[in-house]
Amino acid sequence: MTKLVKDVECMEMIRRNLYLDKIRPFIDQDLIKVLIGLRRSGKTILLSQIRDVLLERGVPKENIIEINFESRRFKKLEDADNFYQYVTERAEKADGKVYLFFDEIQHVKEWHSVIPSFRIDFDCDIYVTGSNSKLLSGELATNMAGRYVSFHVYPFVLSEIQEFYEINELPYTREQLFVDYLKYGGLPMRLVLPDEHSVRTYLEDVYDSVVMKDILSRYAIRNESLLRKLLEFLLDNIGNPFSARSISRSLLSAGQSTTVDTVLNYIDKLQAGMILSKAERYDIKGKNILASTEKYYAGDIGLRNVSKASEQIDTSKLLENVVYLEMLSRGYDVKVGKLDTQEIDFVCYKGQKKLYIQVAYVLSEDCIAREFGNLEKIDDNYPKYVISSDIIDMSRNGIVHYNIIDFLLDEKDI
Ligand SMILES: Nc1ncnc2c1ncn2[C@@H]1O[C@H](COP(=O)(O)OP(=O)(O)OP(=O)(O)O)[C@@H](O)[C@H]1O
Repeated sequence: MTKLVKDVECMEMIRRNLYLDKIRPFIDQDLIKVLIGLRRSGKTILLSQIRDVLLERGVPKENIIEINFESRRFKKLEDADNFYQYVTERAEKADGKVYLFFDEIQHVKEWHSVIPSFRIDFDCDIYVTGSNSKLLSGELATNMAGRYVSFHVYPFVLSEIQEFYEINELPYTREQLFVDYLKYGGLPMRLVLPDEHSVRTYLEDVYDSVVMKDILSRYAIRNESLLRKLLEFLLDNIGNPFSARSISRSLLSAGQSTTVDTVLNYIDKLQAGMILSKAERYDIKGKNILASTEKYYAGDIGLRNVSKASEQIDTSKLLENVVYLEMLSRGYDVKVGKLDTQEIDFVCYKGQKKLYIQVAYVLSEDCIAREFGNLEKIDDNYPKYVISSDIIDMSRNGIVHYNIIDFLLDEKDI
């Protein structure tokens, strides 16, 4: 691991073009911009980058109202009426359109009814962030329907890490970046910490004192030990197909008593905290979602590795997790595929686009037959890919093979 110590100012100069370019066309559009992402994935910095764009465009500072609900300073504003009054008073003092930035909005009770009313009551452009994947689900979505556009912010992918090294003129080899990524994941802050020990301490702290603490307090979880064991179990078994029934059986045999309903409930909360991500199972022939089994992946590889999950993880599963996160951050909806009795690792959708991916660590003779063979059985013309750590191009029969580092760093356009 390269030793790095950079000051925060320097870090903040890094542009996450991936997101800023996506958000830019919506600036000044009459839609609430909602940024959702795992804790510490970089949402606040993204807000400050949007604010910089506004300042560059000549928006006066007084017309930008920022509230970070993580700060105790704004504790009183968690009450919807106080919040409404504070923002309205400030907006009235400004001359012309105001820009509202609300960080970690889920702290405000009834935020989903207050925010749309700002839009009605004065001329404004609104940006909010939240670290709960359910921020816009259910009732909230109904309240805000048609009035917002959401962006999911993921931890850095490998190409962004490479960009970080290039901007800071740090020496790197692609292989070293990749090896570090498999160990420490993509939370941006880990890139500026000076050594392995501080990176591990940072990740442990985010895992325990930030993500787990959030979930425990947000949902008043009664059985903390079960929640932790369940998460460790799923992080230990990323990429394996499970049902709530099979998970509760495994926990029972490890001495942790539970019920299927509790498992389902707790998994839901872990997903809401985005430490865990569920990939639904899609029947390629039947073209429907199979409700009974799904796979789980870590929201960040570094957080997986500092959990108490086993260090002895199957590398191909880790690579699957990497490809899964990469495709999500490229804007795909990612499912795991089933074709009769065979598995297809990923079926990915974006608008009209659809493609299939198999991931393997090393393509041995057996593996080639299996990975390519499974894709060959799919009876359609959508693009099909095999991704592995092999360097030699093994593309065949219209199925494209990519080396994983090339796929991640050259942003092979799939
Ligand atoms: N684009 C970036 N370039 C460099 N460093 C970054 C970038 N984005 C975030 N960071 C660093 O990562 C850390 C976490 O970022 P940030 O506070 O923006 O995350 P967040 O998603 O808002 O976190 P939380 O949900 O916990 O409030 C910060 O210390 C920040 O300096």
